[in-house]
Amino acid sequence: MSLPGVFLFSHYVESFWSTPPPLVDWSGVPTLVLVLVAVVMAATALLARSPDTKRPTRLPGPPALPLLGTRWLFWSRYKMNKLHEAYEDMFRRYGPVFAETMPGGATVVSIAERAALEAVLRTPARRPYRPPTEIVQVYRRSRPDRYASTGLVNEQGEKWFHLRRHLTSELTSPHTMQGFLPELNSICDDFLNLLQSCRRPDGTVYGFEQLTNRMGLESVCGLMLGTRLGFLERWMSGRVAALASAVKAHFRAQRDSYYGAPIWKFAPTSLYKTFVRSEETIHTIISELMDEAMSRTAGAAQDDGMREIFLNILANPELDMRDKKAAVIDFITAGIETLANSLVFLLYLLSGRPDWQQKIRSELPSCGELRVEELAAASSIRAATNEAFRLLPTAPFLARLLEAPMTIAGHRLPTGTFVLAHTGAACRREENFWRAHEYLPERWTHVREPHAAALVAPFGRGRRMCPGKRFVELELHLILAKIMRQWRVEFDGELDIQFDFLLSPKSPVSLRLVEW
Ligand code: HEM
Repeated sequence: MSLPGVFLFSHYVESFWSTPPPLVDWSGVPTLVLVLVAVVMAATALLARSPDTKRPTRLPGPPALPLLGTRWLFWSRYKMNKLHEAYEDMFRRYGPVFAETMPGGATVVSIAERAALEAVLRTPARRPYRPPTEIVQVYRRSRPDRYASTGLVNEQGEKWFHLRRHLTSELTSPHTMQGFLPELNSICDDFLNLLQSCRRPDGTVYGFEQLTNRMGLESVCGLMLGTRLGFLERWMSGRVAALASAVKAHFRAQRDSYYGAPIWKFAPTSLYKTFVRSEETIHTIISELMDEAMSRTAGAAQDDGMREIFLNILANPELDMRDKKAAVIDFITAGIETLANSLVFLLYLLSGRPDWQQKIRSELPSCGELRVEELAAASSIRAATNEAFRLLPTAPFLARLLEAPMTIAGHRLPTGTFVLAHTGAACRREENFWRAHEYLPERWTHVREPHAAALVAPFGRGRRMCPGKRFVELELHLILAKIMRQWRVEFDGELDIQFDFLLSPKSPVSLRLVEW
């Protein structure tokens, strides 16, 4: 209650009991006054409340059921592995800004409108709050023997800032990437050899996505652990296969824990057990790989560009050993599928543009190691990858909690509102891009309006942006260049895409690599 409210109320009560009985019957008046005072007090209290606690003004959105909120939609009308289509449908039904209700009653606001997205993503937060994945948080907090925190991806505030500062500076530095380029060239060559050995006589490669996954594993582990691990050898070891399938299960369990019934929060359901198994498999295998990498590093020269990141993380006295291990795990799990899916999407989209493939080839030297300057000079490569990220990003939306109240599309959203910024959906809207649904790399070399380039955010925005961006761009450009020098890519029909917490190609994917 506000101070004037308390004062008024106590003054009234005191005078009511101390005054003698009136000559006239005023008996109805005290009640009336009491009601009026109560109204004034309630209004004063409401106005005095901090704006942070106000709920968003009523936004359009699907109808919410008691206890279940709007989650029932994902168990009836929509399929969980087609969530991207579910959101497209909801944007059609409710417009570019709508609200869902979580089972606990909290509101999640989805945005695909340009001005609103730009406002949310431009906010210059020092410690941006990205809602953590609860199942990871719950599990890691239950294992203090293994985890000192919930890790860089899920941590918040000062703890996140500390991890980010000590874990990512090497990864984001152009110098580190320059040093890693010779090794990356050799990893890409091994990937091409693997593709060659898996090609049928007509050029078809079955299960292409599994090979890109192995490429993701080899390059991200190489980058993080500073050593080659043999994921690109023709016959994959059991350990490699186990790690790859644990990473897939890990993402799927996160998706199901978020969009499915939240029973795992109250009992160890099979979903929770699957998640724990995948986390433990990943932890065990990566711990072994780290130990092997450490013993190899101990006997080797220390000036190799490839070992820089790993050694610096290991040597950092500011970090708990458990955080170092969790960081390597998080980097590897965050990097493998994202990279592999992006490569499949890129080649699939390019298969519809043989002319652009020819253009890429014409901009490259015909043989030899590729240097950064040669890649930078091939503008068609950058255009092809930018356009693939615009049309088919593996991370189609970004999650944030608003750090200040914001008015979006005429609706006031209070601090703390959970927002899903659907950059992927916004990039496919005609008001934001010319012929928005088509794969047109030329839009990046000769701009045609509308062209809302700022909406293309495959690696996120602001201080929580993906620290792997520089590495991924270098790697995708390099692989694409090497593939285009050797083959043209063909694909029959349409790629089936599903939502595994990331957009992923439905396996198995077959495409043809045909000699020029
Ligand atoms: C095509 C590949 C990749 C894509 C599309 C991608 C995309 C993303 C996105 C969208 C985010 C969230 C950013 C935000 O909230 O603003 C993110 C975060 C992150 N990514 Fe990536 N990523 C990729 C590869 C990688 C690689 C290779 C690594 C590690 C070597 C990595 C490590 C991380 C980490 C640690 C975070 C959490 C950062 C933080 O919260 O501070 N990612 N990534």
